[in-house]
Amino acid sequence: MTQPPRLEVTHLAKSFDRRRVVDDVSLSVMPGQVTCLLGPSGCGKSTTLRIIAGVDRPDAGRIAVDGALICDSTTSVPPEDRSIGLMFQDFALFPHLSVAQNVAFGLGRGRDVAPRVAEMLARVDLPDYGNRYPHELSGGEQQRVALARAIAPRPRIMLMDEPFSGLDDRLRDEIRDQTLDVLKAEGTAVLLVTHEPGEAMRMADEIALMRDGRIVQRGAPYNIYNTPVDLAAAAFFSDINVIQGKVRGALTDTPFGQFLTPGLPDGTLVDICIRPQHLKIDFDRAGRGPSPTPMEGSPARGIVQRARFMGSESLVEFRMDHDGTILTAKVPSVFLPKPGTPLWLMLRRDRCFVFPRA
Ligand SMILES: Nc1ncnc2c1ncn2[C@@H]1O[C@H](COP(=O)(O)OP(=O)(O)OP(=O)(O)O)[C@@H](O)[C@H]1O
Repeated sequence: MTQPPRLEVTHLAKSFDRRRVVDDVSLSVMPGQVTCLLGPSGCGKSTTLRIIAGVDRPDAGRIAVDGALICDSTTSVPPEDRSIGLMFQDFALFPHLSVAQNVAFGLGRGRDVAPRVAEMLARVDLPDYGNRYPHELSGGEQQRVALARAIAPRPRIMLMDEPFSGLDDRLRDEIRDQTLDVLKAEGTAVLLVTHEPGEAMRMADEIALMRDGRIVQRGAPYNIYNTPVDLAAAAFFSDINVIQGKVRGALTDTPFGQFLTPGLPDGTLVDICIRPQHLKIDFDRAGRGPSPTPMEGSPARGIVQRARFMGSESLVEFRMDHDGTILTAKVPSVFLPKPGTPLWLMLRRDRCFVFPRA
């Protein structure tokens, strides 16, 4: 028999003041897997998490843990009996309790408490910190103690709401990686809420992209990045260039050549989208560009408006001759042509997304 998901949420809905903030949300997380609920501020991520934690009741939907129902229209297992750990941005350790007492907080009493506390502190690389107090710790250390405290009772599921946003950039990456290692080693299923695509790409086995209360796409980070469902999904992960065209006979004409657009009726407006790193730049040869290729179509000319060095790459902005629109190319290393320089752009066709205009 196949194993049921550790966490399974189906058709969850919740309204506040008759406004749907969670709208038919379904998702599942397997043991040891991290799913990131990713979306802009206000799209309903935290409300979804609160319903799963049992703090809020849904208007509709069903939640099961390891196949056992914990919440539907008639059932609601109390939060403390759901085997769910929580970690939020304001992870507030108890200031009057030592580190060891903080970690022991959810463990009750018994002979196995002290060894479990020691095991957890070792796991977060703070083996000798048991007798210290929270005010004696750095932000990163406090976060690691909070992680140890949250997973000490062996929750089957961990819900995390922007848990790293209070940390500075460098520390954040380190703590993220360590947190992942610990959660994977414990086999905990993790649902992590974030509005940062980079965090989701770094941490998730699966991303559930949320917008206006709905999950608009679910998949592995690679798939979500490379096969977005629409322009907004593509643009959530990076700047995006949009080239407009119109369908004629299953083809869309653009200054970069024709694109196949089967199934779309004549006259449909189409957005051809491409990330800045997938534009190719070539030199002007006395007013002519490079020859067209099957992989990159035809070149189109633009005039450099601005070029900026970003550290590991350069960003170059072009005003295109054909319609005056601005396209941005990202080039590895240093490439800083002067404003006013004519250059030719080509599109890596395998990296273009084609969407009918919404
Ligand atoms: N208790 C409440 N009463 C009324 N409206 C609420 C309540 N809780 C949340 N909302 C509204 O529901 C919407 C979704 O809020 P939620 O906190 O779930 O979004 P979010 O995606 O987590 O955003 P953020 O990242 O900013 O926290 C928001 O418009 C918010 O104002």
